[in-house]
Amino acid sequence: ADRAAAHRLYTLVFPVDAAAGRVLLGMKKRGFGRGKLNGFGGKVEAGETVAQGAVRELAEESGLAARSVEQCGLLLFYFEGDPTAMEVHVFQARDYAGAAAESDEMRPEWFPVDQMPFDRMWADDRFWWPCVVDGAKFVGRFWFKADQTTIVRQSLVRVDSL
Ligand SMILES: Nc1nc(SCCc2ccccc2)c2[nH]cnc2n1
Repeated sequence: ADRAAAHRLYTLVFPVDAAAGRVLLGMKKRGFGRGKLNGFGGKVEAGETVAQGAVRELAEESGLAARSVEQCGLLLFYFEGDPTAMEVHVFQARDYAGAAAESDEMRPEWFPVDQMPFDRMWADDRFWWPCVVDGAKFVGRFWFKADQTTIVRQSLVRVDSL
């Protein structure tokens, strides 16, 4: 019998300043992913849609108020020894108000979209980030060792719709 795969929903939002060709990342100060630069996000809560969760996490973690977010990708992460996969819905936010501000969770910093600090980000990001830059929707699956660094298997496809 095939095992129903357990997974938990998360969001990941990248505020993009298209005119300047730059993206806002945050240095995670605590919790999951601490010490890595990443987009803004977290768990989707009961009673909110995934997109609402994305807007909420962006506001909480960066101070930016997104008027809209566009889903650009779906990522599934599996960690050795952990039966629950992470189902991460990736969004761009191109229409937002406010200025980036440090929060308890994140220290924000702008980077040119073609000069990403991949050595300070999650190991999978360098594989799917070009899809975000190209505006191509993608589905990526990454299997990690328990060290949360070593990728032992991966699959990445561009898709027409999510
Ligand atoms: N870029 C990236 N992000 C994540 S977790 C993003 C979602 C999240 C989850 C929990 C707290 C805040 C944000 C990753 N996991 C494994 N590879 C990864 N790559």
